[in-house]
Order: sequence, then C-alpha cells, then structure tokens
Amino acid sequence: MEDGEQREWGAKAWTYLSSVRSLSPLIQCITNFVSMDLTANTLLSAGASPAMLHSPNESPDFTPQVNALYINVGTLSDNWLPAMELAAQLASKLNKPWVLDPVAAGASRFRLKACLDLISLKPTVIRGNASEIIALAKASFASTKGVDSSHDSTDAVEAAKSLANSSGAVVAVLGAVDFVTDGNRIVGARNGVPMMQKITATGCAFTALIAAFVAIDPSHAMETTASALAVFGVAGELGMETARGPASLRTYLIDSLHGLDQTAVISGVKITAI
Ligand SMILES: Nc1ncnc2c1ncn2[C@@H]1O[C@H](COP(=O)(O)OP(=O)(O)O)[C@@H](O)[C@H]1O
Ligand SMILES: Cc1ncsc1CCOP(=O)(O)O
Ligand SMILES: [Mg+2]
Repeated sequence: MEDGEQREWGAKAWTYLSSVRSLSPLIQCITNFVSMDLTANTLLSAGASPAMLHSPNESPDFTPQVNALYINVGTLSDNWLPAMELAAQLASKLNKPWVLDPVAAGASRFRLKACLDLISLKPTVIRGNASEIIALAKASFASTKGVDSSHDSTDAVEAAKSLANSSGAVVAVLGAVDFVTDGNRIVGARNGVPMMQKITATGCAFTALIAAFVAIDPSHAMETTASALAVFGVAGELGMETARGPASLRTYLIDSLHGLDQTAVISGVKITAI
C-alpha cells in the first residue's frame, strides 16, 4: 500500500467528516431499543442530527425532510416492520439514501424474510457482520449466533460481492478486517479495536454513521462508507488509549469522535484497496 494512497483516503475521510460537521445532515433512525442511545450520541458527536421517528403515521411527513434514513431490524416486531417498509419506500421514491443494518438476519425465517423484503426496496448501503451478510446472500437462516457473528469477515467476501450485485447496494462487513464492496471493487478499513465488540450496539452505531456520511455524498457510497468505518475506528483507537474496559470505552469513543482533528484523521485512517 502506497503511503500517498493512504493519505488520499485520509484526506477524503477528513473532508467527509468536516462536511458532516458543517452540514449536520438530518438522519431518520428506525432502530432497535438497545442501540437508540448510542446511535443518537454517535451521530451527534459526529455533527449529524439524529431523529428516532418510526411511526408510519409520521413518515409520510417526516421522511421527505431527512437527508438519509437508517433502518436497523435489531429488535424487530410485527408492528415495526410495516413502518420500516413504508419509510424505505418513501426514501427510495424520493431518491434519498437509506442504509440497512440487518441485525441477526439469519436468526429466524421471519427476520430473514423481513430483511430480504427491505433489500428489495433498494437500500444504498447494507452493513452487517459476516454471518448476516452470508445469510442474506444465500437467503438461508441458521448461519448466525444471534446478533453476533459466527464467521470471520474474510469468510464473507464472496457473499458480500454477490449481495452487492444482486441488490445494487454497497455492502460493508465488520470484523477483524472491515471491508466495503460494490460487487466489483473492494476496499478494506483496518481501524478500530477489538474491545468495540464488547459494547452493545457499536455495530449499529457504525451503520448509523455510514448513513450520515452517505447523506453528504450519496453518489459515492463506497467512499463515504469506507470513510465512516475508518473514522469511527480511529475514534475507537484514540478512546482505547484512556479506556479501562468497555464501559469507559463507550464514553471515550464518543468523546474521541467529537474531538477528532485533521491530523488524527489523515494520519490515522487505514483504508486500502484490496
Ligand atoms: N474479530 C474481531 N477482531 C477485532 N475487531 C472486531 C472483530 N469483529 C468485530 N470487530 C470490531 O467490532 C466492531 C463491531 O462490533 P460488533 O458488535 O461485532 O458489530 P456487528 O456484530 O454489528 O458487526 C467494529 O469496530 C469491528 O471492526
Ligand atoms: C443485543 C441486541 N439484541 C437485539 S439488537 C442488539 C444490539 C446489537 O448490536 P450490534 O449489532 O451493534 O452488536
Ligand atoms: Mg450488528
């Protein structure tokens, strides 16, 4: 990997983060109960404006106002699914970017079908762990350990490419190595620390941050997605310098994301074309 190429990615990530801070995109989040607090705080620390509005009675008025929509099926229930589908339909119709986190997609037939139905509504980005992406690509359940992955991210490279090609979405997979693909190109993001897995809903917060970055430049979903992953990863690395465990990392992660400066981003971002 050329140093110059890495710095170019760093500069790109800094430009996107600066735009999130200056434009403060409004992000509609229809997300799980576990993740709501961390997701809203992550978006605020990045400079975006989160709104957890999920009623189907509100989406016809509200979704047209937002810069991006984030849907996360983590605590899916019968009555939330139509709300998710309605908001996704509105976003697609209005050409607004929307991002899906298919939490535990392979855990049940109900969840798998819900995720596949949502994917037919054309998300801009799908971000999952390896087991979720494999379940979606194969349209088969029972390949996951609940919300956690039972695969390494590298096991999901072909599944991610196949899902990107069949759905038209950019697909991002988190793991020891995070990567993003549009079905053709693949870029890896090597930031972050393993302790981030020990804070519930970090993956959900990553996906929300992708929505904020994609809102800035929807026609470059690969670049914005990779930048969001790397930027949050750098915040995790800096937070880990002070943290004593998952609980304090959660706090320092949010502080670090808020305080990231140009030097930290440009020198810290590790994105590579694979
Ligand atoms: N095996 C691993 N080693 C190191 N970091 C990991 C590993 N798996 C996930 N991560 C990191 O943990 C975070 C994702 O958290 P996690 O709770 O596993 O989310 P999700 O299951 O939704 O993908 C990311 O920072 C990711 O890079
Ligand atoms: C524990 C749990 N149960 C349903 S959603 C959720 C949070 C999952 O968060 P993440 O996917 O970021 O690990
Ligand atoms: Mg997850």
